[in-house]
Amino acid sequence: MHVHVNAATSADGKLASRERSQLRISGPEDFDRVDAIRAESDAVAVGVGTVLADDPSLTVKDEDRVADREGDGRPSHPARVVFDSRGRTPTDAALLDDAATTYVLVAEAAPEGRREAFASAGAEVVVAGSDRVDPSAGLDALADRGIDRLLVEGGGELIFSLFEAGLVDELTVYVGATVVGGRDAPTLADGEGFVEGFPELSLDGVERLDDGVLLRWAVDGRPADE
Ligand SMILES: NC(=O)C1=CN([C@@H]2O[C@H](COP(=O)(O)OP(=O)(O)OC[C@H]3O[C@@H](n4cnc5c(N)ncnc54)[C@H](O)[C@@H]3O)[C@@H](O)[C@H]2O)C=CC1
Ligand SMILES: Nc1nc(O)c(N)c(N[C@@H]2O[C@H](COP(=O)(O)O)[C@@H](O)[C@H]2O)n1
Repeated sequence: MHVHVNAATSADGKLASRERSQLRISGPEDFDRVDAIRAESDAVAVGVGTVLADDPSLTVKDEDRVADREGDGRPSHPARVVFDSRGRTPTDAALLDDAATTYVLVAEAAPEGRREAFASAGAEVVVAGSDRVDPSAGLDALADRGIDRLLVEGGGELIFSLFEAGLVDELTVYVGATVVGGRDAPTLADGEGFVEGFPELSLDGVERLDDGVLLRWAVDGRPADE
């Protein structure tokens, strides 16, 4: 599986303000670029923190791209994936609608009632890990379901955890022309943070988009994309 992490940060590396409500850092050119990556992906993943903050739909917005997918015999939209150890996704969350398949990755610790609620809402519940969703087991389960290209949009807890598990192949970061600040504001990679064994990146491209800059990185030591 090819794992592509994409997110937008402020010039000081924040994904959102300390209030964690959705912040539009990208401009129209960058949102269109992300829409194109979604259209090429088999699934789009977020952590439950992002679901609670943003209530995203994670669908492809451009109708021509949707039509192209359908013409290729693919589902209209990529599948949605939520990393949700304890089953905190609200059952009226936008990504539980019937626009696309949704996988809710939970840990064994997730209450049975929550798992049943997701199944009733039409999602497929996948148990991966005991106390917290185990990223490797979760991605293996997605690969078993035919997911070869996974786009991860955030947030910072999930992104760190995927880097920590050595699962990220490609990183694109749009750095927008704003400063957010705040020690409690989420950053691109939160979690415990590294003190050694820092992932090393190779710069693949730099591009001006809107009033910001897009940085493309390959993650060293990962197999070449097939
Ligand atoms: N600017 C951007 O491009 C984006 C910004 N955001 C922002 O990020 C913020 C949310 O980020 P976070 O609070 O970091 O939440 P997050 O979206 O990374 O979710 C973290 C939660 O996911 C669950 N989880 C399950 N398995 C996990 C695992 N293996 N590793 C990590 N988490 C796991 C845990 O309950 C954890 O609390 C929001 O403010 C949102 O608006 C989110 C996506 C993109
Ligand atoms: N690329 C990008 N730039 C920003 O400025 C953003 N705020 C985000 N947020 C991500 O997009 C999701 C919303 O998706 P829908 O429009 O609901 O399909 C949001 O949850 C973040 O993952 N991304």
